[in-house]
Amino acid sequence: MSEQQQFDVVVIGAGPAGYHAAIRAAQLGLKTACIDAALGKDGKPALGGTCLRVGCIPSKALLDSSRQFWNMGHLFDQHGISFDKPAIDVKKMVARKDGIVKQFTGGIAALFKANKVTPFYGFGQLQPGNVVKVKQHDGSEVELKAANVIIAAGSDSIELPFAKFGEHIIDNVGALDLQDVPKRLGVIGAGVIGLELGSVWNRLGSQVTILEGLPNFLAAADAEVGKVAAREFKKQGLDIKLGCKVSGTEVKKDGVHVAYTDDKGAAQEIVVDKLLVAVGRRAATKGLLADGTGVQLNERGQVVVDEHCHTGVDGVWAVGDCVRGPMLAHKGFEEGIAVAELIAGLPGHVNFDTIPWVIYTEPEIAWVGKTEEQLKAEGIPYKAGSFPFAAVGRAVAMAEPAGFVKVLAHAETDTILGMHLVGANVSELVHEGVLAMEFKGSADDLARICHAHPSLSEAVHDAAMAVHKRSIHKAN
Ligand SMILES: Cc1cc2nc3c(=O)[nH]c(=O)nc-3n(C[C@H](O)[C@H](O)[C@H](O)COP(=O)(O)OP(=O)(O)OC[C@H]3O[C@@H](n4cnc5c(N)ncnc54)[C@H](O)[C@@H]3O)c2cc1C
Ligand SMILES: NC(=O)c1ccc[n+]([C@@H]2O[C@H](COP(=O)([O-])OP(=O)(O)OC[C@H]3O[C@@H](n4cnc5c(N)ncnc54)[C@H](O)[C@@H]3O)[C@@H](O)[C@H]2O)c1
Repeated sequence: MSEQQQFDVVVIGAGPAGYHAAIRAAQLGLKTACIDAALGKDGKPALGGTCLRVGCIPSKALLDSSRQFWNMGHLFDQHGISFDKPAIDVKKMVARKDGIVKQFTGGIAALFKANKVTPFYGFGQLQPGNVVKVKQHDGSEVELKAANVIIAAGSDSIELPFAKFGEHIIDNVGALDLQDVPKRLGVIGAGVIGLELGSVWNRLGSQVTILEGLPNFLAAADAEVGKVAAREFKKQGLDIKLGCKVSGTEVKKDGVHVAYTDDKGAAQEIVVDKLLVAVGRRAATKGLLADGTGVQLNERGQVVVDEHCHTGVDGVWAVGDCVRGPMLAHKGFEEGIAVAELIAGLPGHVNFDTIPWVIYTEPEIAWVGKTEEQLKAEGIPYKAGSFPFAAVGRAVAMAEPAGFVKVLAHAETDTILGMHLVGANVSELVHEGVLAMEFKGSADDLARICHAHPSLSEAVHDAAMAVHKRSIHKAN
């Protein structure tokens, strides 16, 4: 019989959703524990989940390193800067990324300490009656009982049956840890991971081929944004093949042979040194629930919850990647906080209509709200105003004129329904749209707000003005 400890709240998983839930619950005076099974590269427990260990943060570190390298070869000359041939020390670049990961995963441990969240390191399984059994890394077991359990188990990469992960066929974990630039990199899936990590290695000199199953590029994004992004990626040398059905892989002496049928139905093959499989992620709920908990999983393995992240079982909640909705760290942040506040009797709430999306490629892609295609399909009358960065002084001064901002507003009420951006630093600019939509702002409101000159945000301003055909810096 293992020892039992009592808490007000027990959180399973210390990724973005779980650590936000745990810290907020503790801030609200609830005695809180948080369990995480993950180990870092050094074999020691590492908090922070996919995001901090092998996701958002390490990918952005490598995106930034590779961007600096790419700019040396492709942008500096325009500024009149010359130097001997640029060189990259991949091991040093990856070590810098590892240092950042260590700093941030260690930061969560420090935040737990400061907020009096008790960490448990091991695998947690929910038992009936709001008890969580933890199999700790040293082999010992402990039982935690709580009035409220928050499941925040996150997600894992999907493995294709004909492309088993190994030394040459890798997922995000492997692609963030390559010690040399592969001469040829194949990617299955032109989604967010495929584009971001494909960009990293392309910028460093890999010949990158991306095989995408769907006939449309970036089907979730606004079609115009997808078109501009595809054009820019092509210029950078990313070879994106759409409408491909990959049927098999074989690791041979000369590389990984990837067999696929192209968009015309013809059998094709590519041979690559590494193959990154990035075809989506699935909820990490295997082994999470003992028999008889009453918590339901759907056909995709996600924990079934209502709009308040409640599972329907008294005192059991679930948040983040392991439930419905976009698999984004900030969506998990908001759900974690909302659930902690609901448990404490406060009005916790997440607005799913204003969750921003960002793809950290070059140019960056970002959006919030509905696309033109969605508005048309839903029969919602709208007006669109757009403005190109090529007409924004700051973007041209930075030598980054690609892309545009588009504002979509209701044709009758003028309420902003969506904002779509592709260009430099749009990961920051999209928040003008988020804020305006949260406050139920109109295109006219945005058009009447003073924006600093010269700044990239002027594209947002002019796009809002263009909704009513009164853009100053372009013909309406
Ligand atoms: C390469 C990559 C780049 C990404 N970049 C971005 C980005 O730029 N922006 C963005 O918003 N999102 C990004 N994401 C997605 C983001 O990482 C996830 O949406 C986010 O991490 C989900 O948070 P979570 O807390 O739900 O789950 P996770 O981060 O997956 O954390 C879950 C944690 O729970 C632990 N766990 C699971 N089951 C148990 C158990 N039974 N017992 C104990 N512990 C358990 C796991 O070990 C893990 O540490 C990226 C993902 C990847 C793979
Ligand atoms: N910047 C960010 O916010 C960020 C970055 C990385 C990851 N993420 C999150 O991680 C999740 C997973 O990323 P991802 O890129 O693996 O998934 P994704 O859903 O973004 O993209 C997967 C792509 O693979 C394609 N695909 C699926 N099966 C295929 C097959 N058999 N053959 C060819 N193509 C196939 C899909 O059509 C899709 O385009 C994302 O949905 C996102 O939520 C976010």
